[in-house]
Amino acid sequence: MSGGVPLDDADREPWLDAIGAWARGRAGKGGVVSCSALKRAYRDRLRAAAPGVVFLHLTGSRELIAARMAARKGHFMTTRLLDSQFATLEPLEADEAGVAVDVAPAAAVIAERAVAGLRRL
Ligand SMILES: Nc1ncnc2c1ncn2[C@@H]1O[C@H](COP(=O)(O)OP(=O)(O)OP(=O)(O)O)[C@@H](O)[C@H]1O
Ligand SMILES: O=C(O)[C@H](O)[C@@H](O)[C@H](O)[C@H](O)CO
Repeated sequence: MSGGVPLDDADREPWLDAIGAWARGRAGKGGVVSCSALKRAYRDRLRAAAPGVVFLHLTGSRELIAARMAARKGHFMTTRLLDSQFATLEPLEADEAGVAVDVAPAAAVIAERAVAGLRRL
């Protein structure tokens, strides 16, 4: 990724399985993990490992996310990869337990909306 080459399904598998195993171990205890889980199939894989898992999709426009990425220092991911990330993204579908929250407002507002949305599930 630091060289501008996007990951593929095979690259992501071990990462998704590590997250799925962790989430399974948290059953009944709770926990939060961040993961791009861009495709429906990736989320299916996570749900298969950890059936109670719910998703919080942080949504934003390409322009806003590109501007924030460009402003951060020392991160491995270049903004060159953003188009492939959006091309790969499959948003949450109606039958998936989860909520989408816009990342444009201040972090405290995002957190408030996330908590409210997750409580309603
Ligand atoms: N609500 C916000 N308002 C303003 N700036 C924000 C907000 N959320 C994040 N940022 C800024 O956007 C940039 C990217 O955010 P952050 O690194 O948290 O994203 P991320 O998705 O966790 O990144 P990655 O997973 O690629 O490491 C950072 O510079 C961060 O300070
Ligand atoms: O599956 C992927 O392509 C990666 O996980 C990316 O989504 C980034 O690593 C993530 O955005 C954090 O920078």
